[in-house]
Amino acid sequence: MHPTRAVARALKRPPPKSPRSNARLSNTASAGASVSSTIIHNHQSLPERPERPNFPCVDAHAARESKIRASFSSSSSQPRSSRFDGPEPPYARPSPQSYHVYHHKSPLPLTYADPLPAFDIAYETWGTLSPTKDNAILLHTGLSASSHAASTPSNPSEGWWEKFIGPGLPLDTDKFFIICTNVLGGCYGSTGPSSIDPNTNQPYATTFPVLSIFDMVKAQFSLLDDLGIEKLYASVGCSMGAMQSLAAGWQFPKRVGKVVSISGTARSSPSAIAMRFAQRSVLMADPNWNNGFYYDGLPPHTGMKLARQIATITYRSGPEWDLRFGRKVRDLPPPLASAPSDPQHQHPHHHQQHYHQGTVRKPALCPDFLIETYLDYQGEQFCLKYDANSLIYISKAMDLFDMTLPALHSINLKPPHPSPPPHEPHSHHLHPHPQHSNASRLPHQTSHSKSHPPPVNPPPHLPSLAEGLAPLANTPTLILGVQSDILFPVEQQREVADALRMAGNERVSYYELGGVWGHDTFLLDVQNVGGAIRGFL
Ligand SMILES: CC(=O)SCCNC(=O)CCNC(=O)[C@H](O)C(C)(C)COP(=O)(O)OP(=O)(O)OC[C@H]1O[C@@H](n2cnc3c(N)ncnc32)[C@H](O)[C@@H]1OP(=O)(O)O
Repeated sequence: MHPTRAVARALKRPPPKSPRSNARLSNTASAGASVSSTIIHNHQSLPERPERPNFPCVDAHAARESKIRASFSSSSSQPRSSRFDGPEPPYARPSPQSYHVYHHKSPLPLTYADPLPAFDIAYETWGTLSPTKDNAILLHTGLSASSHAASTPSNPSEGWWEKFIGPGLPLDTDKFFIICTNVLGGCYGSTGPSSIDPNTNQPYATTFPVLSIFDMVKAQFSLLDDLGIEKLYASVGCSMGAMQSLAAGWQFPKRVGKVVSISGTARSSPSAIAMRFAQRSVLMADPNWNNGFYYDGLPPHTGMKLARQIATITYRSGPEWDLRFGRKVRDLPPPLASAPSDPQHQHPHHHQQHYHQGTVRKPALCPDFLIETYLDYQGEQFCLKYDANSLIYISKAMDLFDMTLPALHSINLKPPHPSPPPHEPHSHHLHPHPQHSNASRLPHQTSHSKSHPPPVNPPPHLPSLAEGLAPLANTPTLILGVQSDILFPVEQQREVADALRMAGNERVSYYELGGVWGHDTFLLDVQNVGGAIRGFL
């Protein structure tokens, strides 16, 4: 590019037209001075530039940044732990009083790193442990949830599975003793990157070891040991919790009576890894992330907000957003005087049509469509509630999860022997047969257990997944998926069910739900998800 043009472009000015000035500029020795004089000359001849536009979303973000900075610096005299000991979701507001903490004093061997010298696991319980301790259900959370799955006397705020846990509910506290933990690596009371490393008395930050799903489960079983629970009635989990649930049944086949895996997988897919990678990338590109060492300053809230926006896209579905938001935009001006009684104007699409015909609604570059304001809001809500490093570590653990036999061998995991086959028919009074349960009458159910057709085009890894899942061959297992889930699609649910059957498991219950809620169906569809669980348990 001609040097004059380059400089002019950099200064956002048109290049000089005078051949004389071009000639002068070709003399490199005097180029700098000549460029300035030429530009000053051109500037004087140009009309005033219009004022730069304002962007309310950018201003709001800057204002929020200053507010967060002020709140963090005003609390800088407090010990770090009281400023950032797990940002709190509004539904949980955890505090050391509202959950129990199990402290494990001896080292925990890890899959990818040296043992963790000691660790804490935060947990909450619902229901009563039977005298024989045979009615415990371990509930595993999704990526970012706390142990607060349902309200408790010490924390009456709603939990993330409030409608699933309680007397007569799918996880029936009249029968079962439910235990939910904050996962190892998390930030709601369990040891994670924001916890203090006893060796340095500083937060671990990114010196925290990379974790596997298997490590998380091992930590949970240390808690069970401490509670004297030898065998779980069931291991139940959704999303990442479903991975843990399978891993629990796999690692401890004799200690897990039944496995429930909802919207999970036994082998993270490249597309799910891609979506999580994009989240980690925006997070790690936030200068406040500072290689993970941000606990003394401002957390990477912008990266967290953007990561949550991406995550939210994977948690719901396009069809839901079509129904929920359509192409509606926010802050529609009031209907025109000539049209208030026109019923068409009560519908947002018709508003748009109207403005195309009359006054054109000025599009905004800031969030304008309701789907944009929704994502913006979701990101905003989340960005200070969860520790960024926890998100990175746990999301990585999900990527690494692969129960095909070669992958298990590659991390030196030897499949244990399956539990002995259960007696038929089931004798326990808590075991209604799935086919006679509520779940078998679910409106969206498309396939079930033995009626599930064999795969037409099985994925090439299916045989090695079946070999890997062999320890679960005798464990009754419920696999439930949702057709609109783009994060853990139904193909993955089918492959887990198929692999378990190939491994010889004759007690696989399989449900596939319709509906538009995507991956978050497990949080929203109490009737169908809850019905399937109730029937299976
Ligand atoms: C990968 C894993 O392992 S697990 C991943 C699991 N998924 C998640 O973590 C997502 C968690 N999702 C949630 O917590 C949701 O709030 C749910 C599922 C509990 C409830 O979902 P919904 O009832 O559909 O509510 P949703 O959160 O989508 O929207 C409601 C909120 O958005 C706001 N909102 C809705 N539409 C808009 C919009 N167009 N613009 C701005 N805000 C909006 C509402 O005002 C409401 O705000 P409030 O929560 O402050 O009252």
